[in-house]
Amino acid sequence: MPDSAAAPVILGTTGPFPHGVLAERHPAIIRRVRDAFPYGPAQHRALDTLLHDCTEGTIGPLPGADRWRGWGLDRHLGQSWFDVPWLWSESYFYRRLLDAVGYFAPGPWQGIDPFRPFKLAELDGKETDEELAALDALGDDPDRALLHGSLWGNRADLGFRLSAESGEAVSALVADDSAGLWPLLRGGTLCLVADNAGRELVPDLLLIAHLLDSGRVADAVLHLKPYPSYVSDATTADLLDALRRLTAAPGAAARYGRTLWSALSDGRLAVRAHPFSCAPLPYAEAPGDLRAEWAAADLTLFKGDLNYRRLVGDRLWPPTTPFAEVTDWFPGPVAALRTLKSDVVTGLSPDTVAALDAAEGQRWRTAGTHALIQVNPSPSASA
Ligand SMILES: O=P(O)(O)OC[C@H]1O[C@](O)(CO)[C@@H](O)[C@@H]1O
Repeated sequence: MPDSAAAPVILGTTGPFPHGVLAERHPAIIRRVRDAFPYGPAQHRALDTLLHDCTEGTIGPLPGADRWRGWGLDRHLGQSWFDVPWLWSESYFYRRLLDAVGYFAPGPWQGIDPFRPFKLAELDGKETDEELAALDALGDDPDRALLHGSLWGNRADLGFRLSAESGEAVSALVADDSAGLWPLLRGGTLCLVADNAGRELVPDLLLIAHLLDSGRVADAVLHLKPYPSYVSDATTADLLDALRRLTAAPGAAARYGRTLWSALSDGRLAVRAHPFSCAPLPYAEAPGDLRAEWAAADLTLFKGDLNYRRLVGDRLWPPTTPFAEVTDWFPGPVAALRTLKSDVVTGLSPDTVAALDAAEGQRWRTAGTHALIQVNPSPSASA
């Protein structure tokens, strides 16, 4: 394993990016959620409290969320949100937001996703129509087209857009191990750990449908979140919305939709919503049942920035730290498809890092304009 002492865990105070997410993006998300529903006075008061706590307050209890006590809550109680691991603080913010709007409490707002209006607006948008229409002319390399569709779908991150930081030109991949990915898909099981709903989940589903149809995989397991988080993270309700969108579309999109529908019905596509998927912790701390699921797959594919942070550890790794080293703990072949939206990155060549730094300073790490495909076909823990 690499020397993690040389790579400090990212805190809210580590640099301008994590600090800005806690100090500016989270308050902006509270404002947007508040405006999106006719919440009652109790919810407005709870959102006021959250707004204060997340910028100036300390970490407080989460009544009824016993799992969080084992996930670090007992240790962090009373600390500033900025002084604990950034991954922990961000995840805690989304859990607190759900509490504030009554998502978990018995009553009329129970189970109402506060991010649903944003997710649906995106799913129903004309960009989605255009992306689905493009399926009718995929060209002579559908493997590559659908892999890249899934990769760049990760740009569609409502957390980013709600705080209006997107809109940059897209440039090339900073790492591309895709040649090592296809040999792992030899008719076995794919585990896909999804990230965002809407315009990311749709191309993820298209990729799964294509892999099932072409026989590259016999079956697939799709990991979703058990409750809404990080604004656009995909839940089972979002999967159903995406499937409805596909099956109602014209042309090839509907065919992919039918493949997915029947694969769900006959068990070739299974869906999971494991509690640890919303944990504020790196995946190296995952419980045994989740590890066993990954170990049983021929390839586990992690989508998106947050999953990348949790896979490699949310640390300021030197960017040339080999991806194979930081994923050596993983119990099976593993890959990451991600656009870069936070400071964490590994597996880059020294030349790539030097060129990016010279051209952009540190912005390439967080702007969502660069992407990577990384593969570790044989971590030691998979032996
Ligand atoms: O949707 P993605 O690709 O996981 O990106 C979400 C990213 O946005 C943030 O919430 C803010 O940058 C990160 O914490 C997270 O890694």
